[in-house]
Formats: sequence, structure tokens, C-alpha cells
Amino acid sequence: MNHDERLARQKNIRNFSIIAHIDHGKSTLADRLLEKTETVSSREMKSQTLDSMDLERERGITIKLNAVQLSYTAKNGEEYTFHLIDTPGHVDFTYEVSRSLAACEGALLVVDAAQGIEAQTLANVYLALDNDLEILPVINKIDLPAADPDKVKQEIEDVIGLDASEAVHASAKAGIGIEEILEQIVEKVPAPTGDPEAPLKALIFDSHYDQYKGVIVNIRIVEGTVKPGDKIRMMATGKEFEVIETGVFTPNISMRDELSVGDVGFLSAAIKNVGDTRVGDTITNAKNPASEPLPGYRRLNPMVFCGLYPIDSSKYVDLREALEKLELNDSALEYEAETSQALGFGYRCGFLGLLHMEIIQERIEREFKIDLITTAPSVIYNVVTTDGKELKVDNPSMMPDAQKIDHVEEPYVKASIMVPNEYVGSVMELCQQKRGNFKTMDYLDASRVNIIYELPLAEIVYDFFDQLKSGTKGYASFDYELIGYKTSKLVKMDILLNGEQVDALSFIVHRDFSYERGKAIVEKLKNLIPRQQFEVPVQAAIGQKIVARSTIKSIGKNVLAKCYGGDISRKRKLLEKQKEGKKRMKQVGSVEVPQEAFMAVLKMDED
Ligand SMILES: Nc1nc2c(ncn2[C@@H]2O[C@H](COP(=O)(O)OP(=O)(O)OP(=O)(O)O)[C@@H](O)[C@H]2O)c(=O)[nH]1
Repeated sequence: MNHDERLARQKNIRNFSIIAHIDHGKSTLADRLLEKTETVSSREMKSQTLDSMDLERERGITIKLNAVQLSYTAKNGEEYTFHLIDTPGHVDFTYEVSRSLAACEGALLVVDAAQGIEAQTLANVYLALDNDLEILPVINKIDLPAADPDKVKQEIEDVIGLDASEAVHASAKAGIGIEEILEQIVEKVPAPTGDPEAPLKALIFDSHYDQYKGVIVNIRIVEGTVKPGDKIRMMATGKEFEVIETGVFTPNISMRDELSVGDVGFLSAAIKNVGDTRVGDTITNAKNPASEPLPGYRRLNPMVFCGLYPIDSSKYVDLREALEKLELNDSALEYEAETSQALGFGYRCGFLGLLHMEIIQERIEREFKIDLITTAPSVIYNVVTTDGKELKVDNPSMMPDAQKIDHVEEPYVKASIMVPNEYVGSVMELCQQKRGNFKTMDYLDASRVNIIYELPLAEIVYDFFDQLKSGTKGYASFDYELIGYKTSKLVKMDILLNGEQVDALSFIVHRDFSYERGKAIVEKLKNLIPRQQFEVPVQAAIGQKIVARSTIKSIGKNVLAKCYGGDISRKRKLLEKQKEGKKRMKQVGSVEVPQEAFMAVLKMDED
């Protein structure tokens, strides 16, 4: 392609993504847009093409980003190339959302006509505004009897300050308003600016590992062009590669001779490690490099850590192989070998958040068939010792002795919670329980408020959102961002079973709650750990001091005694049942401990 051809093409490119709260209809709308532009014929269209992983489909959430090229002949008779960039829908992946938005000039803001704006929508709208995107409001689900588009329009204007007078009234399900959305994209989303002759600047917004091609990097070309044979350099890591293929997704892989300004597609370059293709990094030409990278690159740091141990210790090597494979596709996953006295050999793993952690655990169990014991997730504590050293502790059992600690700092988040008025009381009660500091409360309209709290990350990592949802009948929406570290009065609590300390059960607790927690946990463990052949004392201790104690009585009787008579098949059944129940147990010293016990400390508030 020559310069003029590239410029002519560039003029008719429109890059956009869809911002929506979970369930407001993002995937359904994306499918309609694909259908209307005949990118995918309705016959071959699997429902919700953009969510590619099985796990995603099952959970109904979008984990990985994807981009698809559509062509649209507008009413003005001209042909346009659209790139629709998908964004993950969960707070754990906020940084990836921000990078995929940086690859666009516009965004459709999809709001459910019956639900109105939610916290997550707002957070993503702000990300879009930070990236100077043109935002086109779309009021979806107008077919619902409870739809109130005018109210939602007003809300968009009042809360976000966007002009919603031209918001499209749509029903992704019924196919209403789809053409109007496409026309608005043509008219309102700006064409990409940038010089196709300038040194290459391509933004990486996603990557994944392919068995045959190596890492496939999803990129948006901001300046310059790239084609097979070019030598490229990753500006953050300095690594260099030779481009093998360039192309776009339609949504199937479709090769192109080059990618130029405004294009959103992929390249492959025999890259073996996704770690070399960091989201947010800039790819440039190695021979004729750009003087500086695109703004906004940030290294992703895991925020939540836990130990993963195979129940069957002989699967330790398999677990390592599983983690190695998963890491190929997930540069945010971190792991290192660790040994626990109680659980043996395993791995300490770092995740972006709880959802990320659950996804990895589930994949290891499902795809690699390894049963796991997972220890309670922990955040990273900053521990300052009396001799002035600073330690980062992500495993409670590694916390130094209390007399060696000057003070401990823990990560805090700013949480924004949107709820209808009548639930304000229960939200505040929950946040108070979780050691939250109330900040502000703003009315969104006559019936809904946005409540801001500062909370310790450790208190929300586990089931805060679940509790919030059940306390508000599902009406609350929740979003948070990390704001830094604060000093807290934290102590390590150890658990002793049969007089032996179990390192994998240690946890960090606020001193003011430590007695209560100690008492609650020993009771909980007493109920979770099955009776053994002998009596087992359960104790909670801070340092040398025992703060709570309880006892698991012995069983005494043989289970088989229940099977009167000599029916062998019945006996076998009973033994099998027992074995089944044992699957998730781990022998810790002389005691068998079930998986639930390791999570017990987190689930305390449920009782
Ligand atoms: N009545 C009605 N239902 C719709 C409409 N659009 C989507 N839905 C339904 O709303 C639900 C959620 O739609 P999705 O498209 O999966 O929502 P999403 O925003 O992609 O959700 P995540 O992938 O979880 O982020 C589905 O059951 C859809 O069938 C609409 O216009 N009208």
C-alpha cells in the first residue's frame, strides 16, 4: 500500500469498545453488531462470539480481551472499517480495561434501561474519559416492561455529565437500534490520527500463547506500519523479534500484508513467553525506533497470594507443569516453590485479585486434573522490624516474632458502593465490621446513593462482595482501587492441632478483634475437622499465649460397625463413600484436615 492509500483507509477506520455493567447486554449487543455487518452470518454464529474461553461462557464473564474487525457500508455510501475491542468486565482486570480503551477513539456506553448506572460502569466511564474517548450512550433493553429510558438518560446526564440527548434507544435482544448505533459510530467516533510514515508505535493490549505460532500479540497501531520481516523491539523489556505474521480477527484469523495507523490486529514473531509482551508496552521498529513509548505503561503486580498444594503429594511436579503452562498465557500470574510443614511441597502464587485466583485454581483442577488444597488468601504486608528493616510478607506464617516488629502496614482500597437508599444501613454496618473508614455519601438521584469507604484490602479479598450482595438483595454494585499502605495494629494468630502448630492455618488479625476471632476459629475448626480415633485439642495462640481452646472428641466406634450383617457390597459402598469424603483431606501431623478448614478463617462472618 502507498502513503495515499493508507491515509484514505485510515480516514474510514473507527475504533471503539463497549462499556457496560455485567448483564447490561454487552455481549448480546456485540453479537448484533457482528450480525448486522455480516461479519459472522447468523447461521455460523455461536451465541456470544467474543467470549472465547469455556470458563468465561460458563461464568458469564469476560476474562480475556479480543478485537474483531467489521466492515460497514454507511448510509452515505462509504465503506468503513470498524474495530470492536472487547474489555474484561471485572475489577481484577482494570488495568487491561484501561489499555484496551487506550486502543480506541470511542466507546459505546451501554446502560440497562431498567437498572440504570452501576458502580462498575462509572469506573469504566472514567477510564474512557481519561483516555479522551468519545462516549456514545446506548440505552439497552427498552423492550423490558420495567424500562424507563428517560430516567436513565437523566441519570447519565446528572451522574456522568454526558450529553445523553442523542442516546440510542436499543434492544440488543430484539435487534432494535442497531443501525442507528452503527451510524453514530461513523459520525461521532473520530478517525485515528497518526502518521503511517513515522517510526512504529504499536500498543500491546493483550496477548496469548498459541502452541504453533508462539505468542500472538494483540496490538493497535498508533504510528507507522508493521509487516512480516520487520525487526521489532518491545520498549519496556528491550527484547527484539522478527515479525512472522500480521493480521486481524474477523473474528477468525485473517492475514494482512501490513498493519498501518488505526489498525487493530495481531502479530506473531516466534515469541516464546507472554512475559515479553506486557500489556501496555509499546512495540517499535528495532532499526528505526520511536524516541519514546506510548504513555500509560505500568507493570502489573499481584495483590493477593495463597499457597497451592496438591492433595496427592506425588502430583507436585504435575502442579509445576500446570503453572508453567498457565503462565504462558497469563503474565500476571506469579508463583514460587514453598514448603509448608503441614502441607508439604507446593507453590505460593500471586494473583491480581480473588476472581483471578479462582479462575487459576479452577483451571488447574479441571484442565490438569490435580486436586488442590488452597490456603487462605493473603495480601502483602509491609513489616518494619525494630532494627529498621522493611520486609514484605505475603504469607502469614512468615511473619516475624511480635517482639521483633516495630509496626505493620497493610494495603487499603477506596471502595465505591452504589445502592438504593433503603440499604444504606446494612452497607454501612458491613463496612464498619470490615474496619472501614466512612468517607462520603452522594445521592445519584432521589432513590440511589454512592457510598465511599476506605477499607483494608485484606477485609474485602474474600467474600466482601458476596456479603454485600446478600445484604442488599443483589442491588449493590461495587468497585475499588488501591490507595496505598496504612499502619494497623496487626498480629499473627497461630493454630495448634493436637499441640502442633499448623503453619498453613496461621493468619493475620487486627489486635482488637483477635480474642473474638481466636474463639470463633477454634469453634469453627472443631466443627469442620472430622472426629479422629483420639481426642484432638484445637488452640489459637498469639506468640506463646493461648487465647482460645476447644476439643474435637474422638470417634471411638468403627464406622463399619454400622453395617450389621455381612453384606459385602454395602460395606464397600460405605468405604467408597468415606474415600470420596477424604478426597479433599490432608494429613497434617496426626490429624486429617479438610480443605474447608484452611479457608475457615475467612468465612467467619457467615455464622
Ligand atoms: N430483554 C432484554 N434482554 C437483554 C437485552 N440485551 C441483553 N439481554 C439479556 O441480558 C442478559 C445479559 O446479557 P449479556 O449480553 O450476556 O450481558 P453482558 O453485559 O455481556 O454480561 P457480561 O458478559 O457478564 O459482562 C442476557 O440474558 C441477555 O439475553 C435486551 O435488549 N433486552
